[in-house]
Amino acid sequence: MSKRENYISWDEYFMGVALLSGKRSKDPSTQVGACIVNTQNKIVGVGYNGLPIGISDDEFPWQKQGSFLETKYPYVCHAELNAILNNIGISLHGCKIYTALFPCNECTKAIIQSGIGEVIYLSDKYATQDSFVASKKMLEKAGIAMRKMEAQQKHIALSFEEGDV
Ligand SMILES: Nc1ccn([C@H]2C[C@H](O)[C@@H](COP(=O)(O)O)O2)c(=O)n1
Ligand SMILES: [Zn+2]
Repeated sequence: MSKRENYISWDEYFMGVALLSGKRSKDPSTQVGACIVNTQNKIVGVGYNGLPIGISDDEFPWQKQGSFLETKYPYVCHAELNAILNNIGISLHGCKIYTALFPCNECTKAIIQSGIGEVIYLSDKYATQDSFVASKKMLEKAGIAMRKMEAQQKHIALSFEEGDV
């Protein structure tokens, strides 16, 4: 029997882990996941957008509109920052971060400070917002590579049916 040919690429694997991680998010509008990978293609951190530890998902707002303090925005910890903070306790120097959504300016500062060398994203849907324009400016100046992921396989299905393994 010869080798299976339609296995997923490293990019698809790591972005897949980021997307699966985003499935844990309680944000009703936008679920973001991130996955950090070292130079040996080992996963060293994952995260998704959610409230900080100890803050109840049910007691804080998830809305987008209204006065700032009544929206989710001041409280949610972004996927990329969570992935950095959840790392396995190593230097992230030279690592890559896979994120479903292009990083905001706050996460970008953390990405730069942690030594991550490349940002791979799927969506850049907020590209015209100031925060994301600022991110690109900083990433460019800091010499951090950015690329939009082009997946060969647009959909990957997972089954938890034991008979499917
Ligand atoms: N790169 C990003 C961008 C956004 N997020 C989080 C922050 C919010 O929970 C949500 C965006 O909400 P929306 O304004 O689309 O309703 O996604 C992130 O984790 N990483
Ligand atoms: Zn962010």
